[in-house]
Amino acid sequence: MPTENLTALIQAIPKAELHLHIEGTFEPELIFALAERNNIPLKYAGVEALRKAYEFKNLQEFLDIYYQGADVLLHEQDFYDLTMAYLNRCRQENIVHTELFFDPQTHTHRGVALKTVVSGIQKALDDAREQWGITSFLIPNFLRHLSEEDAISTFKECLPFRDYFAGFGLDSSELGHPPTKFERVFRMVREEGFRVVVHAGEEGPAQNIWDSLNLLHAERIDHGVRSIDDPELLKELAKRQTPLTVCPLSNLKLKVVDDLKDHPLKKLLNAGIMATVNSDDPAYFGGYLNQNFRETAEALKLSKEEILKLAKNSFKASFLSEHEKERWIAELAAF
Ligand code: HPA
Ligand SMILES: [Zn+2]
Repeated sequence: MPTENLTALIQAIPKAELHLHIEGTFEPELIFALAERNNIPLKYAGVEALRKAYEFKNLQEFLDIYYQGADVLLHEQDFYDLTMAYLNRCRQENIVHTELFFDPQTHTHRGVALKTVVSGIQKALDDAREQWGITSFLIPNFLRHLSEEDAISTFKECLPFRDYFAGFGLDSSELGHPPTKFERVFRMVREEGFRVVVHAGEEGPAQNIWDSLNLLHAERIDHGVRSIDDPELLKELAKRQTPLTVCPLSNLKLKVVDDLKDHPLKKLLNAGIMATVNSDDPAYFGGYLNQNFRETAEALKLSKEEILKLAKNSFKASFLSEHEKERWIAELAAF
């Protein structure tokens, strides 16, 4: 497909985003504006110097800088502004539904109350729904580099806000912190009736995906690209139709793949897997959702049908009701 047509198609089709960390949408300009508003000194001279630091050799190098950025978020208004900036982006990119992650521990461990975080994010989500019809779910993630006890106490802290949350997830450093470490907390999550999503098979081995499915009962795997190493796992994922929320530009920036041309997305689709495209931490990885679609479509020479399939999968894999899923899938049929 010619590039202009591809760009126009990607822009025009309704899409859902299912793997997006709200703290990862924090653009350097907003980091500096909020640092000034909150009187917090930053160790970078300015926006350009901060952007220049975004060269990562692996996930951990990214996480170290990403948690620093979040340090300037203090007040409800800060969380509102951060979330609203992303939702504006959704409006521009025709993202009609989004399921956002946030990391409660990143904030509560700095002394910011969970209520401040949740109220700020939720007010922005409510405003975007009212003003632009964008629907959303919020999914707290536990930080896997911290202990399971910490995850359990965080989960208990979240329960008074339970109506705001669709499910719980697991993120941060995958190497050295396998899913087996979090069996108890995810049993509690399920017993309280929440959905389960888990980051697995990003840097870690395919075994982490098996364990997320079988021990944590994950309904969706975030990333999951290392499944490409394990033919039995590919068969199982295809059989169960377990969605993978794939993030191509994230994988490139964190050197999970050396070149987008080597990205396994197309092979995953060909293996019958319910893969979706997402932006993960777009302020850090060089592109929001449509750019992920565009660059991947070009590098892997995706067809129009494959692009439409990815958009369709984004709704199928979402936590929307069957009725809402069908409504969007019917709209996609017009393209
Ligand atoms: O892609 C990710 N992986 C693990 N932890 C994260 N926290 C934000 N983004 C990520
Ligand atoms: Zn992620």
